[in-house]
Amino acid sequence: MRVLEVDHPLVAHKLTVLRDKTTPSPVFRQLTEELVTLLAYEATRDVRTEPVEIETPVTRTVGTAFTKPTPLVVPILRAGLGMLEGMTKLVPTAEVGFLGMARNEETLEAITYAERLPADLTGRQVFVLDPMLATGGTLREAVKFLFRRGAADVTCICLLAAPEGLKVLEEELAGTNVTIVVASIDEKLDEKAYIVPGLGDAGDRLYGVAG
Ligand SMILES: O=P(O)(O)OC[C@H]1O[C@H](OP(=O)(O)OP(=O)(O)O)[C@H](O)[C@@H]1O
Ligand SMILES: O=c1cc[nH]c(=O)[nH]1
Ligand SMILES: [Mg+2]
Repeated sequence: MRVLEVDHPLVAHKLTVLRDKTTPSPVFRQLTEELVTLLAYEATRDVRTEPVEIETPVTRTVGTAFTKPTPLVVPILRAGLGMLEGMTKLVPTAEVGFLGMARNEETLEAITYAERLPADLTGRQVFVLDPMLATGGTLREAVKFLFRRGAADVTCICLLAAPEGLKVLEEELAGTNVTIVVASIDEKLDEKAYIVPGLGDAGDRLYGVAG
C-alpha cells in the first residue's frame, strides 16, 4: 500500500476554507469538487494508457488514449457522492459504480446498504472516492470487496485521513495494490472517532443532517 499526501498551496488553501465551520453547504460542495480535481490529477498518474495514432491538421502522429476498459470510479455514498463531479470532469470516459456504506456511530462498524457495481472487475483499475478516512473501517471493507470482485488495483481519493486509520489499512491491506491519495493526514481521532482537527461530518456538511 502506498500513501501520497498532496502538498500544494491550492490544496492547502481550499482545505482550510472547507474545514472552517462557518463555510456553508453550497461553498463546501463547490470546494470539495475543486479539491477532488486537484487530487485526481495526482491520483491518475499511473492510469493505464496506450499509444493511439491520430491525424492532426498537419500530419499523422502518435498520441495517448486510455486503455479499455476505462477506469471505474466508485463513490462511497453518501459523502463520496460530493466528489464524483470533480472526478468525472477530469476523466469523463470513466465508468461509475456505487457503494452505499455507513459507519455505525456506536460500534464504528461499517455496513454496506447499497451496491451497484459490475459483477466482474477482473483486471480493472478502480478509483474509490470517500472524503474521510477515520478508523479506516469503511475503506478496508470497500477495498476488500473490490479485490474479491477481481480489481487489479485500487486508488482511494480522500480529503482527510487519520493516522490511526492509515495504520489499520497498512496492516490489513499489506501487499495489495492500493494507493491512498489524500489532501491532509491530520493529527488523530477524538473519542467519537472523528478526525481532529478535521472538518466535522462530511456527509452532513455536504447534504445536511441525515435523519
Ligand atoms: O474510516 P471510518 O471510521 O469507517 O469512517 C469514515 C466514513 O464515515 C463517513 O461516512 P458516514 O458513515 O458518516 O456516512 P455518510 O457518508 O452517509 O455520512 C465517511 O464519509 C466515511 O465513509
Ligand atoms: O471526522 C469524521 C469521521 C468520520 N466521518 C466523517 O464524516 N468525519
Ligand atoms: Mg456521515
